Amino acid sequence: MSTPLVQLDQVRFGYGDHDILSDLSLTVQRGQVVAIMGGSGSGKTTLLRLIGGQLRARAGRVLVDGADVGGMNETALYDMRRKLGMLFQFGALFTDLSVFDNVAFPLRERAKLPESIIRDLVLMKLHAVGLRGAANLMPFELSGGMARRVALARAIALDPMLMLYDEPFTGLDPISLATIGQLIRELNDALGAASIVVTHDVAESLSLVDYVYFMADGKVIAQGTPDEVRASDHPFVKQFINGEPDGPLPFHKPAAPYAQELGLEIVRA
Ligand SMILES: Nc1ncnc2c1ncn2[C@@H]1O[C@H](COP(=O)(O)OP(=O)(O)OP(=O)(O)O)[C@@H](O)[C@H]1O
Repeated sequence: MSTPLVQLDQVRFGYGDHDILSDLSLTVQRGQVVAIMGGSGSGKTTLLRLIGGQLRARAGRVLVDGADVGGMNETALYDMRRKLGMLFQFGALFTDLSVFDNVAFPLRERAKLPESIIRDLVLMKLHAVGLRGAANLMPFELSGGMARRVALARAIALDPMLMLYDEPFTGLDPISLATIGQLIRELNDALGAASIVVTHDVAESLSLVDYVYFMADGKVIAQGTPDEVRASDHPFVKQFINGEPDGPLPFHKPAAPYAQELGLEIVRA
């Protein structure tokens, strides 16, 4: 098999004294769309920031296209990020720029191209997300789903080899959600890229991805294709798939005994 596009090898990372990731290993091949699932605070966004080089691993290796992100200098990081596209839940559009200028922004900033070519590229990207007709609108004139699609067109402006999505479905109505899901798959395949999707949306992601990693306790605790995940007996995976509020992932964050915190005296008979 060819070199994976992304490989994490026994990665350890924490903020301050506390390790969030202790022994995280995973692989993403070219052409794949991979979902990352895990409880709140399990380190999914942190994982994306390690891949994007905003954070550096304390131990282990983060390889993108065979190069160690942790060892890159500023120039190498800049070049690597040029090949990444990111779509974050709160990755807002520039409110004072039109839809067209939002999508043109990375092209103008990172690629020295004549305006006529920028125009063709912007219209092509907007066409790909079905919004060529919205080129002249301002962000406040868009619905939430349309705004997410424009942000997606902006993220693919430079034809990335790797797309990183952080909760791309959050806050969308069911139709917009399905549209974004379909676009994630189609754009990945059209670009010949790979995509990593951090999501809580089990139903949508199982219908579109090739592989799923479940994270807990700082590492990957389960993984598989959507069919393997659906058939899994793993208690954590079952809790996720069935949307059960309590299970291996506890409903309650560990806390002092409730009665003690309320200042109640326990009187035993
Ligand atoms: N800049 C930071 N400084 C200190 N702690 C942080 C920082 N960013 C995140 N954390 C902590 O690291 C842990 C992992 O955060 P992260 O955002 O990666 O989790 P997540 O799995 O993406 O969570 P969610 O699904 O809730 O978005 C959390 O406990 C969070 O409070």
